[in-house]
Amino acid sequence: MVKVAVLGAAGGIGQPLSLLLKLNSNITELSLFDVVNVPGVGADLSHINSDASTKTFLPSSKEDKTALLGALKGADLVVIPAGVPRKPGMTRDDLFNINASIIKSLAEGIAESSPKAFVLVISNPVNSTVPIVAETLKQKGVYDPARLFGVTTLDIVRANTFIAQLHPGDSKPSDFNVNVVGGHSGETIVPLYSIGSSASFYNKLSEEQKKELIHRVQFGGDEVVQAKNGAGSATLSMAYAGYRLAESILKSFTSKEEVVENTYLNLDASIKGAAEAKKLVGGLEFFSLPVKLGKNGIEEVKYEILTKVSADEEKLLAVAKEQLAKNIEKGVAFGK
Ligand SMILES: NC(=O)c1ccc[n+]([C@@H]2O[C@H](COP(=O)([O-])OP(=O)(O)OC[C@H]3O[C@@H](n4cnc5c(N)ncnc54)[C@H](O)[C@@H]3O)[C@@H](O)[C@H]2O)c1
Ligand SMILES: O=C(O)C[C@H](O)C(=O)O
Repeated sequence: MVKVAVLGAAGGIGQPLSLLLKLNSNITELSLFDVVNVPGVGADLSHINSDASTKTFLPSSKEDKTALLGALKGADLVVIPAGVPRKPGMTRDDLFNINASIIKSLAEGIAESSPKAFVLVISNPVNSTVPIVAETLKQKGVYDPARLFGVTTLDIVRANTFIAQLHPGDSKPSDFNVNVVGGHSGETIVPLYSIGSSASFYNKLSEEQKKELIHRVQFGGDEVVQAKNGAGSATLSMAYAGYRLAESILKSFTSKEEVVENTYLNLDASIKGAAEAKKLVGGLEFFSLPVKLGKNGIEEVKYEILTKVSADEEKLLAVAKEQLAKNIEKGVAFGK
């Protein structure tokens, strides 16, 4: 029995993400929460003849907490795409004022109703919203850092697609699983193309092409925000990316093979490899890195990758660390 709750299920990401989750045969119950429109989304999904049951939860007023608590009750995994998206000209940090309070109130609900759930945070700015969830759960005495995941998978999905586009004929996007580390906004996003199977393709590029490729991964979100022209940011590619992480987590419960994904995590010393990672990232409390997944959540941080970076990537990491420190501090302060 696996119950998954989606908070913000009627939104641009929430709807396609809920569709993908409805199709996953490991999920027995899909719980859909939003402050608008969610009964319609649930009715629609409920006609699909896959086995997960669907229930919807819509609060009757701003003060009504029972809908959220009901949606979360007994959830094993909670995915959060609730909040406002960017418009052209905005940074993700510009979303902080609105999304921080939304995330905090949802985290309070999780603490009360599903304190053992794995929590996947999609809402921006991820660099700060994940620390907010951590602080909120700490205050409620239910925090387990191994169960908190900032969703940075879209950066990897983009990194794979964009390098393949530079080598048409020689490669396809699905050939790659580029490591992208750091955070999830602009220069905090650091693709490590020089490591692993992408290296030989990356090394064939000119210096100019390398720079453009890295910039495209770092600012890929802007391409979608501009193309949507005021109607929001990435939703379909994000639903795919969020689903990929959720699917891997669920798969890791029973898989005999190691399941590894990147996530923006709290480098808490209770997680294997986190203390080593924290030293390598200058003491930052949160950072996106590859992690080994298992039934208790994040079982190990694969920090070794940080010892293999090129001199150019080291420079990108220095910039990322400086910006991340501020984003983390802002989230922690708000969470407290
Ligand atoms: N992590 C990533 O890689 C990534 C990628 C794309 C978008 N995002 C972020 O995801 C968030 C959602 O984007 P979207 O395009 O789906 O936006 P959207 O506006 O289409 O949908 C957001 C949904 O959240 C709901 N919502 C608002 N307040 C809520 C609350 N208190 N409880 C429950 N639901 C609430 C809204 O009613 C809406 O249905 C944004 O913050 C966006 O920046 C993150
Ligand atoms: O760009 C955004 O604001 C949404 C998301 O973080 C993305 O990377 O597409």
